[in-house]
Amino acid sequence: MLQIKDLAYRYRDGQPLHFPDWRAEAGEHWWLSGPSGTGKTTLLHLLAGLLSPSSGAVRVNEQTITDFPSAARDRFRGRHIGLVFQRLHLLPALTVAANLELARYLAGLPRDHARIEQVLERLGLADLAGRRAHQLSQGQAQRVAIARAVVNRPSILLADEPTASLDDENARRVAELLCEQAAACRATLVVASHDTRLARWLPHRLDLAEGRVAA
Ligand SMILES: Nc1ncnc2c1ncn2[C@@H]1O[C@H](COP(=O)(O)OP(=O)(O)OP(=O)(O)O)[C@@H](O)[C@H]1O
Repeated sequence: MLQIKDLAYRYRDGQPLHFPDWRAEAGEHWWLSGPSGTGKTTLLHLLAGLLSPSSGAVRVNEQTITDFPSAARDRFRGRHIGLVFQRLHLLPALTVAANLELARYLAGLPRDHARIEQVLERLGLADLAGRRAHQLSQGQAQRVAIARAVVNRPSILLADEPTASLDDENARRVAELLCEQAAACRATLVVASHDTRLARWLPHRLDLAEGRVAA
């Protein structure tokens, strides 16, 4: 589960961003919507513990991660939260498999080749395991980013604009992969996006423009 309460964040020199109280249960698929600048990316970063709020709390699996010291929050994120960033952030000089191994290492988890092979297989990436990330097409890199986000079997899966600039066929593929992978981990999935095509796959909606939750 994922919960926010009285959450606000203020960038230096910016207006404070206030987020509506909200709770999402294990296995639910959420669409985080709202026009540009309403704070979707900021909220994902707060949920992942990459930013500390100015006030309020983020709870994940009944633990208040905003109370954790930063090293503990980093460890918690590695084990429990998968993130697909807008700019993917793969390590370009590492192979596809090494990018996934690194995600396990940073979370303090033991090596597990079988798990990495399984995830690459499921995402149609088995043939690319030894390819360096900078040699991938954009679509392949995006699937690797999803593979890296799920390799540690997260209970929360967050994705930032994963279908922006994709045609209908590729947008469908990415949406289905995210939903399938979230379901396989029984993770709460939260996808931040302007893309109305996603509504089909994401039955719950938190709209930041209106500060409201729609089932
Ligand atoms: N690093 C930063 N420093 C200062 N202000 C920032 C920073 N990042 C974002 N902001 C501001 O915070 C607000 C929310 O930004 P955020 O990127 O979270 O919105 P968003 O809804 O994800 O937008 P988009 O849909 O365009 O990606 C905006 O007004 C933005 O200008």
